Amino acid sequence: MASPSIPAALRHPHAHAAGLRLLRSSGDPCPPCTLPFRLCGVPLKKGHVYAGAVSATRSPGLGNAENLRESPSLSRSWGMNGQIGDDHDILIECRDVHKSFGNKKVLNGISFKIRHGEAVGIIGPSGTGKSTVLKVMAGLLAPDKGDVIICGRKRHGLVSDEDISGVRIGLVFQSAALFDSLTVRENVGFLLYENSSLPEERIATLVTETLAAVGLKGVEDRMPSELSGGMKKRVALARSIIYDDTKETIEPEVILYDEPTAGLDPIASTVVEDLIRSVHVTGKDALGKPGKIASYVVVTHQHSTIKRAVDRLLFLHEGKVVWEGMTQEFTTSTNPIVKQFASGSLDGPIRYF
Ligand SMILES: Nc1ncnc2c1ncn2[C@@H]1O[C@H](COP(=O)(O)OP(=O)(O)OP(=O)(O)O)[C@@H](O)[C@H]1O
Repeated sequence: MASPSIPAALRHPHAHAAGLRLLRSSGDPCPPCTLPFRLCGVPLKKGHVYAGAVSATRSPGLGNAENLRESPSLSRSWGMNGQIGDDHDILIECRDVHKSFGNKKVLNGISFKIRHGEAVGIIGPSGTGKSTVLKVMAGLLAPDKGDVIICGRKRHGLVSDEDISGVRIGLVFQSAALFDSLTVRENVGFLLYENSSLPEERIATLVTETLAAVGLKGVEDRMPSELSGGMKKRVALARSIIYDDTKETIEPEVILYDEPTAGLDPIASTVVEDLIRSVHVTGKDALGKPGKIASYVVVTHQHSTIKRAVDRLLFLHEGKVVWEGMTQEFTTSTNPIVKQFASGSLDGPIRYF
């Protein structure tokens, strides 16, 4: 397999400062925020969560304990359907999280837990804070107030090199957020090219295998502009699930998908929904291997995605979780907000104007 060509002369200055090999132009999206590098001003560090990839974190208890401290009140909690849940299986918890942009209050005391093995959907009216909550969970935005607790430890501020959480968190952006000036191979292998010592031939093999796992073959040398919207989403998915298979400790991984089926036709949506299921630990990928994603969270407006890709739902309204339940309970809920949303009625407590 030919190794990818990475023209060193075209390195982006920010990327160079961050030790990155692949970014080529100031128009490339900054991994943490997806703005072009020249606009964002966010210093990028290795291990930072980036579009469709994961934060490189280490096992609990290793490294700098300043960033993450034990949450003393985490001992037992109420789990799904009112059962008492052991807190040892909580991977991510948002506790009374608030976030404003200027005067606009977006998250208004949001609380929920994501447990090991869960497939959770976040739904709710437009502008209610769904994407914001994903970014807070991923550590790309810091809450103004409240706690984000990762594997029992509070995260302070943004995710960074020093973060130690014991869980890897990947965020697949709505727009797929591929680097336009990189090939598919370079996009999918981005994290490994930058953060692993794997030889390029091995990375190329992993890229090919991972692309096959999401149902794509022979596209490694294409540029993102040569792909359809559905293919871009699958490339972004591949980028989020590729990993260094020589690492001894594989932490549980949580993938956060922001509207993965938005803009896709019904059949392409089904393909992506099934892929999301298939990379979960309980499923099998397109190569028949067991999935390796411990849990995932999907923000979506699509009924098919709600029904096909997730088991439990959190309903956000005005920056709070106003209802949660299993997917099959959604259409029969008597909650007036949920009823209005499920039926698409203009009458009810949700007002757009
Ligand atoms: N970086 C930001 N700066 C300023 N305002 C922001 C920023 N990010 C989000 N907002 C605002 O916060 C509100 C919530 O945005 P968010 O994208 O989280 O909503 P959403 O529920 O995902 O919406 P949709 O379903 O339409 O995608 C919106 O009014 C949005 O304009």
